[in-house]
Amino acid sequence: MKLDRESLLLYAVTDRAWLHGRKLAEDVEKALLGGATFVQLREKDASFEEFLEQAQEVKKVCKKYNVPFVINDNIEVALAVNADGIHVGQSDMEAGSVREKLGKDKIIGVSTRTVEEALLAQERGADYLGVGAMFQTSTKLDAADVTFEELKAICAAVEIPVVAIGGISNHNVAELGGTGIDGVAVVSAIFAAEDIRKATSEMKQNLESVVKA
Ligand SMILES: Cc1ncc(COP(=O)(O)OP(=O)(O)O)c(N)n1
Ligand SMILES: Cc1ncsc1CCOP(=O)(O)O
Repeated sequence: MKLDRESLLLYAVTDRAWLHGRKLAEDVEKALLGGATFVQLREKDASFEEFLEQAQEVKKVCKKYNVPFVINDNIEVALAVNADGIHVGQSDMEAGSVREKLGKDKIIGVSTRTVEEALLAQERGADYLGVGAMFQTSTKLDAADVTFEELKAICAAVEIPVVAIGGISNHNVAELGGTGIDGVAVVSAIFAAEDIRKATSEMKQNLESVVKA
């Protein structure tokens, strides 16, 4: 699947911490009904079998809504379920090696926090960049802040699309206007919400004035 820049507008990153007994695929479907345009399955503590099972279920629902589905970090799981791609961080495998393993048609996203990292990831074949944390987050405890100036500089330096991540909510998303981002990636603003569909659709509306503003 070739990456379409617009599909990064509202990027939902999963977190099973908020399920309260529901199935992840159910909550992902609510986000998709609310207008999420891209989904990443992020599992930090799952066994391979558990990760695989979640991936199969979430992939099915993403396919139903024709939304790209990528796996956080785990190439074996991405290959096993034939996901649309993978998202890797700076401490994971670099984009060039990921490309060799996944082939030219898969989407590769890379986390970057500086212009230097961003240019290198682009050169090595990344299809998009995730930049953050832009605001304080309790979802990723080891996340370090990125300034708005650095985000702007990254957007101006690369040709590939950029999504901002980290602590983004319906209350602060407007602050990202004018930075040059193509979209936002969110975990808790969607998956911790009482009404996931409503929170997603509000975020989608708020994004209209933010992206490329
Ligand atoms: C879209 C997007 N951007 C950044 C990240 C963070 O990735 P990483 O730095 O590898 O950290 P973990 O998610 O693995 O904790 C992301 N997942 N998605
Ligand atoms: C995965 C990740 N990478 C940088 S911050 C972050 C967590 C984003 O979660 P939230 O949207 O709940 O702040």
